[in-house]
Amino acid sequence: MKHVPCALTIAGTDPSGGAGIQADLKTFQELKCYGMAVITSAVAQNTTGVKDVHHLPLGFLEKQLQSISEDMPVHALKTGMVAQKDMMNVIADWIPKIDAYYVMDPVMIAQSGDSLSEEESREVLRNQLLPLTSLVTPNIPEAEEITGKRIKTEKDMKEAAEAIVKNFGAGAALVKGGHKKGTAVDYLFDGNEIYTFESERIQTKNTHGTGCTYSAAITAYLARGYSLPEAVKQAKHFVTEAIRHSFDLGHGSGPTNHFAAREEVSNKWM
Ligand SMILES: Nc1ncnc2c1ncn2[C@@H]1O[C@H](COP(=O)(O)OP(=O)(O)OP(=O)(O)O)[C@@H](O)[C@H]1O
Ligand SMILES: Cc1ncc(CO)c(N)n1
Repeated sequence: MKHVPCALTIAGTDPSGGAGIQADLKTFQELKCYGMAVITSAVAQNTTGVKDVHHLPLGFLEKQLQSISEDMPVHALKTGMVAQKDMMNVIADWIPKIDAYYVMDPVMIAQSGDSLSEEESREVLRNQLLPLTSLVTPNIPEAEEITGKRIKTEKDMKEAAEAIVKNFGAGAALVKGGHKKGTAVDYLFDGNEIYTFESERIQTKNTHGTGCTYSAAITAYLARGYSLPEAVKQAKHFVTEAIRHSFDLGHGSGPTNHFAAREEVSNKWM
């Protein structure tokens, strides 16, 4: 193989396999990227919720990052759960050392309602990490937290995407409408124009890890050399199919189906 696209996730774990590092690696693999993973926190969770969180020591986070940058190529990376401000500072110091697209999924609260980030980390996320991003992918509550403004309408979603780029220095912003009623519509602002990505809303409770899968798919397509709008378009297709074919596993919100998603998208382009 001549050129292997290499994708890295920096995130927390999900032993039940639907979200976090586990979902990211499955997505990278299905989208033909060499997947790498740096763990921020070990999370005892499943489809019903979070039982406990164990944050890895900061020095160990640094050593994991160093293990990547001194040895491996990275074409695109994503961050997911980064719970503490000191972890964010370590990551913010490291990212400029490598030359890669950076997709931030600003994970704050799990689908089950459990908090996955400390309140005091929000300021560091805004000031240190956002300006380093190629793209940030907040859902509506996360976009509200970043901008400090309520989002009620689709116009509000578009304005939030613009504000996150213009006022907070993100490279681009994708505000996701998974949490609203009606179609599943997301708005991307890349600094120049607004792009709309829309799909039908699939009636299912099995949406554990949708945000992780979506941002990992965008990261994979960027690693493969797709432009940002094209990467988001393909990733939206991938996550929609992953939800459509989601598994009815566990007693809560079941996981999405990565291999069925790849089969659906590969019929069209792979
Ligand atoms: N029921 C659904 N049917 C179709 N698409 C959906 C559905 N729910 C979410 N999506 C889409 O899935 C993608 C992930 O968005 P979502 O808002 O669920 O992310 P998130 O809240 O960050 O996820 P998570 O719950 O993993 O934190 C978006 O493109 C969103 O529009
Ligand atoms: C580790 C982790 N990251 C993100 C989410 C959000 O789905 C989750 N449940 N767990």
